[in-house]
Amino acid sequence: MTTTQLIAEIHKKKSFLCIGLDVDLQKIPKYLLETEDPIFEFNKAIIDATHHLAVAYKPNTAFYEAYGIKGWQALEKTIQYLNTNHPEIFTIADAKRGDIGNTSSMYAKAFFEDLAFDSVTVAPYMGKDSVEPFLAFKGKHTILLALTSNKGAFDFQTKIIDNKEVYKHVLETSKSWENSENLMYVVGATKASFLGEIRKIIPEHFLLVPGVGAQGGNLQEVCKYGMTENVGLLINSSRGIIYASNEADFASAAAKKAEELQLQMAAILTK
Ligand SMILES: O=C(O)c1cc(=O)[nH]c(=O)n1[C@@H]1O[C@H](COP(=O)(O)O)[C@@H](O)[C@H]1O
Repeated sequence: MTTTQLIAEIHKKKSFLCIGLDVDLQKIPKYLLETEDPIFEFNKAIIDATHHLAVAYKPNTAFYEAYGIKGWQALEKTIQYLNTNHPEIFTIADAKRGDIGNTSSMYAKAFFEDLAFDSVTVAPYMGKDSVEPFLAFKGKHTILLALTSNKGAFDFQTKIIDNKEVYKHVLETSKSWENSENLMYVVGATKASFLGEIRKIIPEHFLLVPGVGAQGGNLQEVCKYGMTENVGLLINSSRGIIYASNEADFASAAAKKAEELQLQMAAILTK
C-alpha cells in the first residue's frame, strides 16, 4: 500500500487508529481455547468488529512465535484474512528485526513476500546495511525504532554522542539513505514532549505511535506535536482495545474502546 492510499483511508474513516493484535491465550475468553485455532478465531472476531474504525492492524510477532508452529500459522491466517477481506487496511508486522545485510534480506522476504505485510518494524542499531534490504522493497514500508515508549529508551536513545541524542542521529542519518521515502518511524506516545524536536528533523514521515492506553500516553498531546498536514500518525493501542472484556462480548467491547479513540481522532481531524 502506498502512503497516498493510507492517507486517503485515514480521511475516509476519520481514523488513524492502529489496533495491536498482541494475542495472549491467558487473556482471551476461555471458550475460544476449545476451537481449532484460538488465536485466529480471536483475531477474526476483533477484525470483523473493528475494521471500520481502524486503518491499520499490528500483530506483534512475539505473541505468535511464543506458540510455536501453531502461533506462526495463526499469524499467517490473520494476515491472509486481512489482505483478502480488507485490502485497504495497512498491515504492520511488529517484529523489530535487523541484522547483517544478507540476513536482513531474508527477514524482509519473510515479512514482505511470504506473509505479504505492508510494513515491518526494524531496529536501527546495526546501521545502514542492516536496514537497506528492507528499504529495497518497492511499495513496502520500514518502520524504524527512533524513540521508544518504554523506560529503557533513556538508557541509550537519549544519550548524547557528538552533541546530539542518539535517536536524533537515527532520524538524521536514516533519512539520507536510499529509498528513505519508504521509511516510517516509531515514537512512543509516552515521549510526546519530544515530538516537536522530532518533527524538525522529519517533518513529513509517518510515525507509528504506540503507548496510548495501557502505557499511559496521551492522544491529544501526540497530535498536538506530531501531526502533519497529511496526518503523519498511526496511533497504536493493543491491550487497551483487545482485552476490554474476556467474556463472550469481547469483540463488541473491543469495538467500543476502538470507537472511543476513533471519535477523538475524528474530532481532531475535523478541527
Ligand atoms: O514497535 C512497537 O510497536 C512498539 C514500540 C515501542 O516503543 N513501544 C511499544 O509498546 N511497541 C509495541 O506496541 C504495542 C503496545 O501495546 P499496548 O501497550 O498493549 O498498547 C506492543 O506490541 C509493543 O511491543
